[in-house]
This record gives sequence, structure tokens and C-alpha cells, in this order.
Amino acid sequence: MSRILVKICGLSTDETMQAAVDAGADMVGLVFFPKSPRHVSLTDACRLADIARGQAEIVALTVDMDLAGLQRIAELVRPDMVQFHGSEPPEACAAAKVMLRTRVMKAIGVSERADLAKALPYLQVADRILFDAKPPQGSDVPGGHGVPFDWTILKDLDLPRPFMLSGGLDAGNVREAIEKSGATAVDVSSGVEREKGVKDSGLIRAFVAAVRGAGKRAEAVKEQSS
Ligand SMILES: O=C(O)c1ccccc1NCC(=O)[C@H](O)[C@H](O)COP(=O)(O)O
Repeated sequence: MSRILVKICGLSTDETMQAAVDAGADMVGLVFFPKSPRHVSLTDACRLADIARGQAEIVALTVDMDLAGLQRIAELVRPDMVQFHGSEPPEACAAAKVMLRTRVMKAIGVSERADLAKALPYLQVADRILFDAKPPQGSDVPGGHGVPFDWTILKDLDLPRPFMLSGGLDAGNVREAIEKSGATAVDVSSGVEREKGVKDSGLIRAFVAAVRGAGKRAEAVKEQSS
């Protein structure tokens, strides 16, 4: 198994952004969605992105944002990737990708196996698919709820694009999630927070260490069985 990618999402302070970078996170997410407790202003996002630039991929998370808003983020924050976490159709993702000249990740809300097929229309445009737990009913924030889904439905999924797993992960369950899903990339937000929207540097370090440990264990198991 190659190295498992880790994304820490919803960072909003310099200290926790630095902690994520120092811990070896591969991707760091900035949330541009005012209803989220992790929302960052453009000014803060520029400063936070500069902490990570060149060391971790900067992911700008947006929800059904118009092209003008996306363009402002692209120009000022200069993300490596835009994460579409709303109900953006594939054509909108494609148009944004061309205009912004960034890589694109499309989030698909999952609660059962049948939901996985919703990724299919995005395979031509998305560089990566994020399978995230569906939000609780009635919520107007489509992610970051700390809720898991049945990881086993991803096992042996044959997609022509890489995927990332998220939803309710933390340092205590991420190894099991990786083993059960076969995911080679994981994303966390609530699981590295001491309270809703407040990231914790120690929890970030523990999460990244748990993922690295899971990767090494998978390698060892593979070697033993070959
Ligand atoms: O995190 C948010 O507040 C958020 C708001 C609006 C859309 C998406 C959002 N988060 C998406 C993510 O990529 C989270 O990391 C993912 O949902 C996992 O969250 P969690 O279950 O809390 O680890």
C-alpha cells in the first residue's frame, strides 16, 4: 500500500495550521461557507494558506459558490485544489476547473451503497472523489458533523479516480476505517477538535500519527502474506 494521504479540514488558526503542517498532513482544508463554525474570511485564509504553501496542498472548500466567488478565492488564496461540497453539477465543476486552473475534488454524501453511484457523473472532471457521511436531516451545513457511515461499502470499489474517506474519523477509529474501506486517503475535521469548530494541535498530531501507523501496519500485513 502506498502512503496514506491525510487531509485536515476546517483549519482556522495559525497555531493549528502550523501543527497540521508540522505533523505531516498532506492536505489542509479552508472552509469558505459562512454557516460553518470553521468558516474563514479571505484575509485569514490568505495568511493561513501561506503557512502551508509548499508543504501541504491547500484545499479551498466551497458550497454552491458562484464563479465570481471562486475566482476571488483562486486569485487571493491560490489553493492547489477546490473542494465542491454542495450540489454543484458536473458541468459547473468542469467550468470552474478550467477557469480557476486548479485541481478539483467533488464530495459525495453517503449513507448507503447506492449513494456511491452518485460519483459516476463526476469522474470525467474530478481529480479526486471525497466520500463523506451525509449530514443529519435538517442540517443546512453539508459536512463536518463527525458522523461516520458504513466503511465496508467502499471495500474493493473500482473507480478510475482516487477517492478519499471522511465522516466521523478520529485517532481512535481511523485504522479500522482504513482497513474496512481500503481507503488510501482520509479526511478529518470534528475528530481533531476539542469543541465544535475549535481545532486542537495535540489531536491533529495524534490523528496523523494514527494514519501513519495504520499505513505501516498494512505494509507489514502485506509483506507477511506474500
Ligand atoms: O467542516 C465544515 O464545517 C463543512 C461545512 C460545509 C461543507 C463541508 C464541511 N466540511 C467538509 C469536510 O471536508 C469535512 O472534513 C468532512 O465532512 C468530515 O467532517 P467530520 O465528520 O467532522 O470529520
